[in-house]
Amino acid sequence: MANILLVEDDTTFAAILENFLRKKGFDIVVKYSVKSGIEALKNNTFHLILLDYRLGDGIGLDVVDAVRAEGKAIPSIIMTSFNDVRTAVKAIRQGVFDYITKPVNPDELLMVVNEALEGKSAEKERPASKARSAKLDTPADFVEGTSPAARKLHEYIALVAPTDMSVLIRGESGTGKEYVARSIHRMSMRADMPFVSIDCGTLSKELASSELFGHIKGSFTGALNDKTGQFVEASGGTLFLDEIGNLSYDVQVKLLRALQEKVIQPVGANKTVSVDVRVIAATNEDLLGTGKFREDLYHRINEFEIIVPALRDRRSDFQQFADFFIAHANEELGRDVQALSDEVNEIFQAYDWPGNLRELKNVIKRMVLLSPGNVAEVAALPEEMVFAIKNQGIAEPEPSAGNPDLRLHSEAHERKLILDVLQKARYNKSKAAQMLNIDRKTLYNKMEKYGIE
Ligand SMILES: Nc1ncnc2c1ncn2[C@@H]1O[C@H](COP(=O)(O)OP(=O)(O)OP(=O)(O)O)[C@@H](O)[C@H]1O
Repeated sequence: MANILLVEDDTTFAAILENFLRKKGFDIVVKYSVKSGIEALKNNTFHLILLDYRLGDGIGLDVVDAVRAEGKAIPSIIMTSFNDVRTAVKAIRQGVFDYITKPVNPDELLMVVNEALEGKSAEKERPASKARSAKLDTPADFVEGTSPAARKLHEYIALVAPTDMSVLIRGESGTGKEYVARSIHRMSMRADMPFVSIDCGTLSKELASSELFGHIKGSFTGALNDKTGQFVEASGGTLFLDEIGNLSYDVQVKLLRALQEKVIQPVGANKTVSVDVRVIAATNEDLLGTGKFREDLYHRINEFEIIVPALRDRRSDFQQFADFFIAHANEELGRDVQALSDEVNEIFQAYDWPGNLRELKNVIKRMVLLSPGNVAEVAALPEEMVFAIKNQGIAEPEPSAGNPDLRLHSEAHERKLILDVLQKARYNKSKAAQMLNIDRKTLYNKMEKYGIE
């Protein structure tokens, strides 16, 4: 039976989750702070960690870091408020399995927990799986898009793929950088050789060298056997280094040597090994701007640069992506959602999708899971997303500073305050009224007056 560590500082919510998961047959250990969560890790074996994003003495990611520092690999799920989605999406790059937004929907939680335990990461069901393309009645493998940005992207992919150049793929989190790397590999002369993907964000400092270049038995504590590194695993093929900015300085030096001289030296070995590997790297930061990335390595990696557009910059591809993710979610969850309601479409259009394709995929999967019928309604969207969008579009124009009308100024201020408090109260109107020190009826009247939905 799977053993889950839950770290959540809201005791009531923690008790509800504990109860729910126990009923579903899981063993749960509940901790209320980062410190006690890390402590619990030392004395127990967990199969999964469920973390609140904001905790009293830190953030959930601190626990993830501690797990990694111990060289353990336990999948973790972050529970976050909708306002932290941007950060949560980033967290995935730091080794978090998935995130779900609060208020947590039990069915969604169960789905993500089971996926994490099965090791079935969204990231593992890669678009280009050959088995899928063989079946005619299954949804397409990926979306290419027809927007000008998509056309340019695919033009560049086709251009660089057959060469042996190193490629640096840049783009915001979740835009499909790994998909681009796989496309390049698939269209290259190395297509029949391995494609090995490493997320440098999840490598611990101590183990990164051995992971990439291998090690010799006994070269450090814990090196019980010889280990083949990923460079050798990728021989003849392509090595994809995601989030390359996370590699430490000394690993960068070794990587530069591997690229320049085409040799690697396993940790503890006194001989070098020749390697024939094409390296494709990805990042969502300005590598040179961080001051932590070697310039010589940067230029070596960046023989060709591809920038993957953000979802908001390829709006005309949006519908295709939405249809694609709906079809996949239907297939996976046994649902039959055929369309999104007009209201959902409007919200999707107004939203800026900071987590890009990954966020769209997650939001759609949640909607499909929660939609019993053919049309996905707004009720299946995260409440705070609906709230944020509905109220951003109808913001009352702030009276200009030169306008002395005191009533207009105080109304604009009041409206903003109500919106902020509603958001803080996670949309719970009784709680918001309490925080504002007015009764519910007055709050409703004011919401109506200011067009807050
Ligand atoms: N062209 C595409 N068609 C369909 N799905 C896609 C496409 N590109 C990416 N995806 C899906 O979007 C999600 C994010 O893609 P991917 O992991 O490649 O992004 P990324 O930019 O590498 O993210 P990160 O910056 O977090 O590493 C994945 O679930 C992937 O399957």
